[in-house]
Amino acid sequence: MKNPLRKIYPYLLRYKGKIGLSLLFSTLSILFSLVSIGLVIPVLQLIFGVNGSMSDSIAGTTLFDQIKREFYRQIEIRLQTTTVSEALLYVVLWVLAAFFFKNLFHYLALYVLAPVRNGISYQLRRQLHAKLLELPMAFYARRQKGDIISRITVDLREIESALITLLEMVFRDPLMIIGSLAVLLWMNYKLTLFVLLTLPFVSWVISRIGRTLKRQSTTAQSQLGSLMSHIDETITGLRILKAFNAEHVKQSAFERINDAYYRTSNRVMRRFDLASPTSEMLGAVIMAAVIWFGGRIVIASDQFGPANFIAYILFFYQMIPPSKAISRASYNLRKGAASAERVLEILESSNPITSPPDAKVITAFCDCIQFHQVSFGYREDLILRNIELTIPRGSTTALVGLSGSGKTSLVNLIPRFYDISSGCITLDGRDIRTIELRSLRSLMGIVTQEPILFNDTVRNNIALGKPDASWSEIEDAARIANAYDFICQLEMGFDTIVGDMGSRLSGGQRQRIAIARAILKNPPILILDEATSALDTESERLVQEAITRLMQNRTSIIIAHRLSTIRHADKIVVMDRGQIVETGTHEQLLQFGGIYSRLIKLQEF
Ligand SMILES: Nc1ncnc2c1ncn2[C@@H]1O[C@H](COP(=O)(O)OP(=O)(O)OP(=O)(O)O)[C@@H](O)[C@H]1O
Repeated sequence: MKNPLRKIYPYLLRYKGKIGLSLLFSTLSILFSLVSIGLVIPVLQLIFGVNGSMSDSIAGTTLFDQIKREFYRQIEIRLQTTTVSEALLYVVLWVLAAFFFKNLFHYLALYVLAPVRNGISYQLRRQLHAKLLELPMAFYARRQKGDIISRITVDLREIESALITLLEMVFRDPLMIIGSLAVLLWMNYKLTLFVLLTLPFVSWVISRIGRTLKRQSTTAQSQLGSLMSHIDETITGLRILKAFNAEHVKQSAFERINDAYYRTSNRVMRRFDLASPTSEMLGAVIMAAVIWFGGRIVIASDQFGPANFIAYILFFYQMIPPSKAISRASYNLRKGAASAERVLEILESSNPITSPPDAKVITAFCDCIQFHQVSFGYREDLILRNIELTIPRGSTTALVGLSGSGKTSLVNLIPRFYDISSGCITLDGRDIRTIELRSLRSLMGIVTQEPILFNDTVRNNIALGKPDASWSEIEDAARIANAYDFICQLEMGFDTIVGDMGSRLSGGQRQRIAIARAILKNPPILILDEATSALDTESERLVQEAITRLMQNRTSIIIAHRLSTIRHADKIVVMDRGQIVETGTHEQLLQFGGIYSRLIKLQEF
């Protein structure tokens, strides 16, 4: 399978300039790093004592040789005019300067890379959030909330670190290795060729260790997702858990997931941690071989000399950290690939509920909504079968039926929260799948059973569907929804933050804000899922009054739980196991003596 990280690479393109600059700084840093070690040779030679002219011993004609010869000549001039210790000070100051520039450029390379690092997560986070808003409801039915959150947080961090590792691995580390190798070859090619022969063996060992890491890492990430979902559920349902003394049920379920995550994380971490010691050990083995092999060369020839040999070892040592980093990088990349797969699964999920290119933008609802032989299922099995229904403009249609009979599923089809399996739903004679989706939804207002409020101000919650509404429009909507008085009594009035899901408000207050929201949007079609939770009489009266006002001059589709509220509906549709079994007015259905009249009798007692 192709590495999923490949699809993330294009995100780096936006930062070409910065990456290039960072590469330039890295190159300079590497150059100074090599120079700083090269400068150690004269230090050592001064300490060991110089035999003859240092500059004359350099025979080569390359630019590198010329610079070196000139530098040695400067030392010799100082040796002739001053003491050895002053010549030493001269060299040491050069060493210090080289180290300073090495580190300065290293920091600058990281400095320009910071916005690249954070920018990748930034872009992906933005796209993921937009995608989450776009994806259809069906996408969420199959997934855990915590798992999605962990993909946006933890997995993004893994991708970020993998990509940065990649940048270092592709540019900086190889450059360091190549630079050091070039110097090593220049210093002693025989010894260096011997070192090069060992490299394929080293990379084989490293890739073997990394092989299972990606699989284990995927498991760990999805376990972390379950963990987050669990915590989310615990906090949401805390009241019930406490009331039922069921804390231990949740705790032991949590411990099971936590244990599994702990064990997988241990395995991942152990594999990951194996990278560094393995490569260090391999480095040490090669180093030992170099010392053994090279030591004999030094003994055999007096050309190479002890100072050069020590410098050779230092140059060689320079290669170990980047080689270690490369081996570590291969693990990081595997972890990153596992995370990229999880993130791409969201980004690449297709959304079947979209408008076709030639979709019609509608601005008004004139005639009726019709269901023609509509069948629907969330999966293979059908939940709704052969639905035939006409909802004329300006009418009130009530859906009744036992719990699970399919009422909510039916109304969810009108704003295309789900698409039907067969048949057709039309609005003014036009298949709703050919209508531009936003314009279709803009005709509808929805008040759900459990009002959905966001952790924002009362004002912004009301203005959700009409963000450009004026203050007076918002206040008027609140007045019509019987919400104005209680809002004014809140600590900060319309600017009060309502808490997570509106937790700082009572059930009735939440409902009235949701109604005010629908009133402000002023849609021609209203879908109302009547609240089942009982409110106290006064609150109930205020909510009911608000609903009656909301329904005025609109086409309303109500899912009714309390039959007393829908007696005056133009049409009552009785559903049973996914089918429409009776339709008519209250009086007609009572006379018919079917399910509706039985339900009425049940509610009277
Ligand atoms: N997201 C979903 N995924 C799969 N099945 C679902 C989903 N939502 C509902 N169902 C199933 O569809 C059937 C109809 O559910 P629906 O919510 O439409 O009934 P309802 O009449 O509105 O019930 P209630 O009055 O209790 O709200 C039920 O059997 C339910 O299990």
